[in-house]
Amino acid sequence: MRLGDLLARAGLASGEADEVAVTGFAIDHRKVAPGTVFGAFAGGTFNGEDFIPAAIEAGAVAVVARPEAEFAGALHIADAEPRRAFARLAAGFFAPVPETIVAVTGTNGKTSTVEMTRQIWRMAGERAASIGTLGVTTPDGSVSTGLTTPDIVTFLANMAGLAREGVTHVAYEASSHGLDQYRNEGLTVSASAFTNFSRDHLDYHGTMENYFAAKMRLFTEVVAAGSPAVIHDAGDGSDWTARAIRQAEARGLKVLTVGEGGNFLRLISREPGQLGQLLAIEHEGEVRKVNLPLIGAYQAANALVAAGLALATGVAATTVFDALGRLQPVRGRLERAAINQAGAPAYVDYAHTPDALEAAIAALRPHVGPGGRLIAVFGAGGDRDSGKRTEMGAVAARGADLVIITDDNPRSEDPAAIRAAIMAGAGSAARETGDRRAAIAEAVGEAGPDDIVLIAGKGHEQGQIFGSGENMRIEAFDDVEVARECAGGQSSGGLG
Ligand SMILES: CC(=O)N[C@H]1[C@@H](OP(=O)(O)OP(=O)(O)OC[C@H]2O[C@@H](n3ccc(=O)[nH]c3=O)[C@H](O)[C@@H]2O)O[C@H](CO)[C@@H](O)[C@@H]1O[C@H](C)C(=O)N[C@@H](C)C(=O)N[C@H](CCC(=O)O)C(=O)O
Ligand SMILES: Nc1ncnc2c1ncn2[C@@H]1O[C@H](COP(=O)(O)OP(=O)(O)OP(=O)(O)O)[C@@H](O)[C@H]1O
Ligand SMILES: N[C@H](CCC[C@H](N)C(=O)O)C(=O)O
Ligand SMILES: [Mg+2]
Repeated sequence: MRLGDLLARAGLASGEADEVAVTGFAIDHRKVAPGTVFGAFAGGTFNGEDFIPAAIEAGAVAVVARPEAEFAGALHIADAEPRRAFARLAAGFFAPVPETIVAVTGTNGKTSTVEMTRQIWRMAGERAASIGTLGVTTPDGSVSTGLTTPDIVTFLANMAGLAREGVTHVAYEASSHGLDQYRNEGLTVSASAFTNFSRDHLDYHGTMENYFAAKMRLFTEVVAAGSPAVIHDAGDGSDWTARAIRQAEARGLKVLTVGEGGNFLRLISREPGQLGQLLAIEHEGEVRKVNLPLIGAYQAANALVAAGLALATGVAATTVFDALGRLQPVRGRLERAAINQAGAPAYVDYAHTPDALEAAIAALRPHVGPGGRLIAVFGAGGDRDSGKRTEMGAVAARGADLVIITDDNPRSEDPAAIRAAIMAGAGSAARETGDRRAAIAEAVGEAGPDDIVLIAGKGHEQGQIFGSGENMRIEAFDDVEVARECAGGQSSGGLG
């Protein structure tokens, strides 16, 4: 492919680049081959500009870098925001891509929503895929990528690969890190969604304002002009929701609100049942009843956002509402992992923020038997937003009857210090058992017939991470498997 054509397509100045042949794109100098365009970005650990000479040595024909960067031997594609310029340029190379691509952002519920959107499309007969924390899920299976939003080259290559496999519809998860680092854009995003906004990732963004601004890039820059934006409105007067709506409107997007406060899909009522919930939803003046086979207000919220995206991308209303009644559980999200000898169920959930923990506890509360207890086991990740720990402790102490604080990916931090921060919020009634297996054994072991156990924080994760950098080690650990072992090897045998 000619560099001049790629530059013209991306709206970047071309000049002497016209005839240069491009064979690929890389942001890591170790992946540069002859004919590659190298993206040199300043990161949290390294400055990519330091690797420009090595990239040119390896055959880079052009380098996207800040105007200040100085080097010789390859074309300098200068841009004050090199990550964005690189994304636009690379997007021309990785083509074609699936024709319907939608993106989901928000603090909690992204993974669930992209997965549900994929399921609805599939039930509507489309070849659909999702990309996010659970990896890339296609009609043929699932492959893990490690990060929620992979780097831009992987992201675009995945999209082109999916198109080659015949996938026409993709829902992807746009994390705030990904948005801030221009890790997933450049291609046409024909609809988007915003689930909710609450505290997380302040280690990276510093302030809630910066964190929100990163999320809003989805609406203000990433999506196609005039495209539909599905926004969850819980009807609680949230200022963040109102601001998201204003930002989407200011860009000229077609705002579709869903939820208790929604006007596109209005949740009129929600009646929790044993294994699911009955929803009454108003759409275009008509009230539809849906038996959603998933528990918890938060799963209903995500299902509505997914339904909004499916409708916004042309699926017929009858098909969408029918599909909601047949949604499969999302891995590690209120997954019923086991039932102990006394008959108490243990649920595994990925709640790792104060708001999510509150939502997971609220989801299970109606299922606690009379006089029974909700027993919550959780920790908080090391090298991540430390301020959320005390808040998580407080939320659990308020909502659960027994709180057991344990470890969750301590990474480079002292696990005891992380637990102490959670304990500070949870109060003296909470217990502390560092070893996660022992903590789960304790909870599952003492749960009585009317109790419910919530094991939060790791969801689908398959390992416990200790240390960082060269000293990082991952020990195999699966909350679902451990809960089953502690319950005496019995699986739940039912819906989650
Ligand atoms: C804080 C963060 O998001 N870091 C990510 C980011 O790193 P960075 O840009 O700071 O990169 P860096 O390591 O400082 O290097 C700078 C540049 O030099 C290049 N380099 C570096 C070394 C070298 O030898 N040669 C070389 O060319 C790098 O490719 C990079 O372009 O870009 C890298 C490449 O895309 C990511 O691997 C890395 O994720 C790290 C591992 C990470 O843990 N990220 C987490 C926090 C994250 O992104 N999480 C969110 C989930 C959020 C959620 O779901 O709630 C996610 O989207 O996954
Ligand atoms: N709509 C929601 N409102 C509140 N909490 C939610 C909502 N959806 C999910 N959660 C909580 O957040 C957890 C993670 O859900 P999910 O994986 O779908 O979110 P995510 O946004 O992809 O998270 P991450 O940022 O880690 O990728 C769930 O297990 C649940 O506890
Ligand atoms: N994507 C989230 C996952 C957190 C899950 C929790 N188990 C942890 O390790 O903190 C993050 O990187 O903050
Ligand atoms: Mg996710």
